[in-house]
Amino acid sequence: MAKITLSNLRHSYLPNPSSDDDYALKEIDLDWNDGGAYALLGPSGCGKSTLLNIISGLLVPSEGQILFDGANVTDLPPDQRNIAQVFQFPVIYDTMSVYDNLAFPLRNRGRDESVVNERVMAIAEMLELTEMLDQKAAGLSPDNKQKISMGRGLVREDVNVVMFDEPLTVIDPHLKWKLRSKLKELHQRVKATMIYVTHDQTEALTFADQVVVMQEGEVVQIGTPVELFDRPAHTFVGHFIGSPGMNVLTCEVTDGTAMFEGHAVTLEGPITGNAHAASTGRTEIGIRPEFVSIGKTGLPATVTKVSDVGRHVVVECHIGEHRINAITEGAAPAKGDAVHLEFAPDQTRLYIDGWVATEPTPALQATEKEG
Ligand SMILES: Nc1ncnc2c1ncn2[C@@H]1O[C@H](COP(=O)(O)OP(=O)(O)OP(=O)(O)O)[C@@H](O)[C@H]1O
Repeated sequence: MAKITLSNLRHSYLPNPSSDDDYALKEIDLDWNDGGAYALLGPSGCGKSTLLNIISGLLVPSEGQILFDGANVTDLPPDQRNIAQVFQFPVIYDTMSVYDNLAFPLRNRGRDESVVNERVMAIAEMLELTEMLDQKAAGLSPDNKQKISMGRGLVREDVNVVMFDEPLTVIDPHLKWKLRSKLKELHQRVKATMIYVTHDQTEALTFADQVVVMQEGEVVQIGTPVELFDRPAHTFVGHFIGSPGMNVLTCEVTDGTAMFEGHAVTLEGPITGNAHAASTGRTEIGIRPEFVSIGKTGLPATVTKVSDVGRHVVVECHIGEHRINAITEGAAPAKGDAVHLEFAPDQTRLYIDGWVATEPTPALQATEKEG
């Protein structure tokens, strides 16, 4: 296994790129630590496959370098990078038995049959394939075929990284959760560096210790699932992660105070972006629905929709044109009710041009906890 470094990476599919918009990957500087479980999360078209193909060597980046344990591999072809890849669709040999499929990557490299047997049996046990080792792969269900594909990716001990590219696409919804937790367990047992590419936040948050969130060719935040939820660095992260996502409300900033629909809103702490940016940039308040409460005081709003989603109720309200979601576990109001909304101050942030621009005040956080 290896530490993988992406340094000053940029990639354009155009022959003569001129502006930032011409780049599928803008500026990427990233370290993937040895043995880490990473997810690369972002919507379709944000550049995930481009990044994966650059790491595997299928694409040479327009600018920058890829280093494996400090050694420059930018110009090495895929077969010299020692990488295992699991794709959306199972890549297996239908006419071979499950055992021979799993053994293939090891036999291909001339490993001893005793080593082959030991590794195949261990991986089959982890993936619950032991019972079907003698069967031909052809007759198996799509999820079992994809498990073989995963097994082929994991069977070698000497790969630099195992990359999963949307591996659960072909899996039935009711089996997805099972394979998701299986992969997490596998990482804990195998301890290989793994990169899991997906546009699905549940898959990313279940699998990864660190999630790399991408938008329009840029990495907007890297963090643990908890960090991404607790403190989104960008409105995109707040909106993309969470169900429903963070409320993002256009506001004005006057003399360091955020004004929303004529009301002063208490923020988590002072504005750190410079005053000029606050006066000229796009200013928005970010507050997650979990921290909006419905009470007798606060911003007057009208309830426009109430959705009982099981564990809690999502109450959609409007203040003028602004839609605000609140999550409540107690009695919910009804559609059409006039209510008041309160934002938990320690969870209310200002964003300037998309980026978080407040820093928490320790005193406020302590008061909130005591209160
Ligand atoms: N071979 C190509 N030639 C030209 N443009 C490309 C090529 N491949 C990707 N792109 C463009 O580069 C950008 C990033 O695409 P990429 O496939 O890396 O995103 P993605 O996040 O993997 O999306 P998806 O999940 O849909 O595959 C997109 O604007 C896409 O249209």
